[in-house]
Amino acid sequence: MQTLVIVAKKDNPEAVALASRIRETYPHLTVLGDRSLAHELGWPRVEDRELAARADLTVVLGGDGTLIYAARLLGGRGVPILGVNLGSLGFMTEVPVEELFTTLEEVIAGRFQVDSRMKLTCRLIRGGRVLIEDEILNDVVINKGALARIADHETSIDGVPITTYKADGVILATPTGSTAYSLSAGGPIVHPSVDCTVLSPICSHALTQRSIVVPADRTIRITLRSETADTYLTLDGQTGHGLQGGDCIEVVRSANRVNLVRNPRVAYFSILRQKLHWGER
Ligand SMILES: NC(=O)c1ccc[n+]([C@@H]2O[C@H](COP(=O)([O-])OP(=O)(O)OC[C@H]3O[C@@H](n4cnc5c(N)ncnc54)[C@H](O)[C@@H]3O)[C@@H](O)[C@H]2O)c1
Ligand SMILES: Nc1ncnc2c1ncn2[C@@H]1O[C@H](COP(=O)(O)OP(=O)(O)OP(=O)(O)O)[C@@H](O)[C@H]1O
Repeated sequence: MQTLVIVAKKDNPEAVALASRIRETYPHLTVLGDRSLAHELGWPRVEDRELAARADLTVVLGGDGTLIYAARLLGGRGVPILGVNLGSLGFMTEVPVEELFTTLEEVIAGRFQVDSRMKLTCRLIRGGRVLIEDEILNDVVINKGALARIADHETSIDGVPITTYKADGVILATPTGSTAYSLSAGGPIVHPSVDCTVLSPICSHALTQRSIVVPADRTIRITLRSETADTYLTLDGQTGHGLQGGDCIEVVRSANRVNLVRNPRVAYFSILRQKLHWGER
């Protein structure tokens, strides 16, 4: 391991201080920071693309949002990501701050396992042209603005019509994202070792239209059938795009995955028990 890239939660002094300590502790490693961290600490500024190309390990100091940001920033190489929780929930940032340095020692020595998480590739197709193509760790959300009318979402799997959701929107979640927005919309919790896509309508007009779990190798297409001026596509809660009637959102499993460094002291279900307040065993 030569190059460690730190992505720190923006405007968070604890994250900045920890990043600085990491660099002091490992002088034999090249330690680089994301754009805002490098600016904060006066480290050399390295372009995102170069960070993505050089990283052997990424350390995320922040919450789930920072981890999603890091996964998007570092793209497709599957570089291990060690998530240290400075946020409120920490579903994906498994390592508490107190265990940061003991865990880093193990990881730098090569003694670690990763949890390989599926990603989705999402395309926004308008008039037969791909306007946007992006990779997703959590979810693809089609949603309406506050005053927009309920929309028709014509949905197919591998070209076979499923239904037209008359709903506020539709969420397409990965197993990782199943515990985020999709769960709030009534979707199932999917263990991250299962590869699938969860299709969840948001406030569907028809009460019988529930979440569907779709095998990961299928292509899901949703075409907006209403002329809505106020409907949006949100990717991982990070980027938003305005949608028009006739737009098609296509989702398939990505060839790339996100490799999260596992905290050997924490099991997936213990995270759920704690974060979802299920009580003791
Ligand atoms: N009503 C809702 O539940 C709702 C609404 C909008 C967005 N979201 C979620 O927020 C995500 C983006 O997260 P953010 O932190 O950048 O935005 P944010 O700061 O608005 O956080 C939303 C919350 O979702 C949690 N979260 C994020 N990913 C999660 C996951 N995989 N499992 C469990 N909880 C998770 C975060 O810890 C945070 O508490 C989106 O992908 C979407 O799923 C949820
Ligand atoms: N280094 C960064 N550069 C740019 N944007 C960032 C950076 N770190 C975090 N963000 C953005 O800030 C948002 C908030 O971060 P994050 O979700 O980690 O904090 P939090 O809300 O305290 O934690 P949690 O999501 O666990 O509640 C993220 O959605 C992300 O888009």
